[in-house]
Amino acid sequence: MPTIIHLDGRRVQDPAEAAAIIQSLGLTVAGLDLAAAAPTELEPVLRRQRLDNWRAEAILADLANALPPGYAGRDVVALFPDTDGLDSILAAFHRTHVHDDDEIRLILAGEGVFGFVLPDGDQVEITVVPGDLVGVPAGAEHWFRLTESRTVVAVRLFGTNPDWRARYTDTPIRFPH
Ligand SMILES: CSCCC(=O)/C(O)=C/O
Repeated sequence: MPTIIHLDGRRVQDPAEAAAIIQSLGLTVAGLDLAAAAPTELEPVLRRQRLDNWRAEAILADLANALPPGYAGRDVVALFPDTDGLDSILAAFHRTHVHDDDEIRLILAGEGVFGFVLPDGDQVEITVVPGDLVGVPAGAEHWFRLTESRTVVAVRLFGTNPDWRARYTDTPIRFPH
């Protein structure tokens, strides 16, 4: 179960509370055994902190049996401290937005934080680490940010769109960061 943090910094410890939050957001949260499904192509990406297109394809092929079927688009996003344009990429993620598609994220390396606006207007942040698979339903208002390591490698599946598309809602993010 990924770590869920409330606006006041309280970490959700009670599995029933975590399950209620996840259910209210319509999220799918699962843990994948990356050691079993591990992409053989990931190590050079981490070492060189760079992802080539052909290697992204190899990673996706490696994981083919572990990924849910029925998604039209997919990619591998790899962000490292030296990634070209990292700050503008992160600025696009760190604004409240929705997607018109159901989308899946599988974290392969590094870590990140998804923030969500709950139906009652409250907000939570959920830290995701390697092996975490998160399904974000169409219309769920959220944002994404990196942690101090500024590193994440993740597979993204898009329901009907070929690539990442966001509609910004710009609800103010109330977390102090
Ligand atoms: C870890 S995936 C990168 C962020 C992303 O794809 C997304 O949809 C943010 O809202």
